[in-house]
Amino acid sequence: MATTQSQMVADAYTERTGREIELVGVTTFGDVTKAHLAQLGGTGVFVTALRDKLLEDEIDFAVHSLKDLPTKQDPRFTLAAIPARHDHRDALVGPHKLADLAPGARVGTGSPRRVAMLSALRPDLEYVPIRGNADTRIGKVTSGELDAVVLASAGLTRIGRDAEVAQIFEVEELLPAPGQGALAVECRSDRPDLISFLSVLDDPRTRSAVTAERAVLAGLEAGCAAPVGAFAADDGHTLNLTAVVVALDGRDAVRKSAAGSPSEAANLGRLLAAEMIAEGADRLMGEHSH
Ligand SMILES: NCc1[nH]cc(CCC(=O)O)c1CC(=O)O
Repeated sequence: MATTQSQMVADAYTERTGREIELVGVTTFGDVTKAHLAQLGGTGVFVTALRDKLLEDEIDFAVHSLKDLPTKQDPRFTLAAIPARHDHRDALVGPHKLADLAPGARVGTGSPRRVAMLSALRPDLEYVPIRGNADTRIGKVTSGELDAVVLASAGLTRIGRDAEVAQIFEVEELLPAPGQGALAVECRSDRPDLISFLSVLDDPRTRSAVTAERAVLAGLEAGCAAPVGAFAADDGHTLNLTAVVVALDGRDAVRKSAAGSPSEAANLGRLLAAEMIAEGADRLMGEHSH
């Protein structure tokens, strides 16, 4: 997935600038650890190794999945481009749709957000924590160990496994993780030449949308392991944002929407987070908040 998405950015860059790019593969802690990401929290397990390579000057820029990027800013790095987002939604992989799974069916996902929201839809299913790359996860369905797994639709498309998708969840059913489906092109802040070159890849509407989504996460002081969903869309005039915090058992939730100017994306997200906290979002996040 990482190679494909980096190649996509490299191709777009070459097409726009005529400059060739050499891909450098970097294995991150998130790729190799067997620990559950929910326990590791928002420590940037997919990000740190790439940032180290930037600091060592071994690479000029890095391509991340935006949703893996911690919301805490590091002044040494600049998000030089956020390309146009791919599908933001979550997908169910397996032979049946969620409504058609038998009671007690085993659904694999390591994400507290997905467990919480799926539990609201189907409290009678068993949610099984899993890890490993997408192919490994889908393999557990093929082998019969699980009845279905939930993965980001964008990632499935990147690895060419769309055909096994039974259902794509609309945001009304399952609100995606902040930044899901978007990529982040990051370089060192002391490279203004590169920042300016990379800016051709930036999609302003995606940038304002994910800025608002990430501001919700930051405002809630929540990490990627918190049961928080957020999705925003910028139509060029108005930014519409919806966010939710769900109790892990799916029985309680604080869900709110707001609209504002795309130029005020960060404020919109922060304000929505403050309203959600006032309505008890903190209490729902419990021990998963950080
Ligand atoms: N946490 C791992 C991760 N980071 C980004 C994606 C998918 C691609 C994306 O959201 O851009 C995934 C896998 C998944 O959630 O299915």
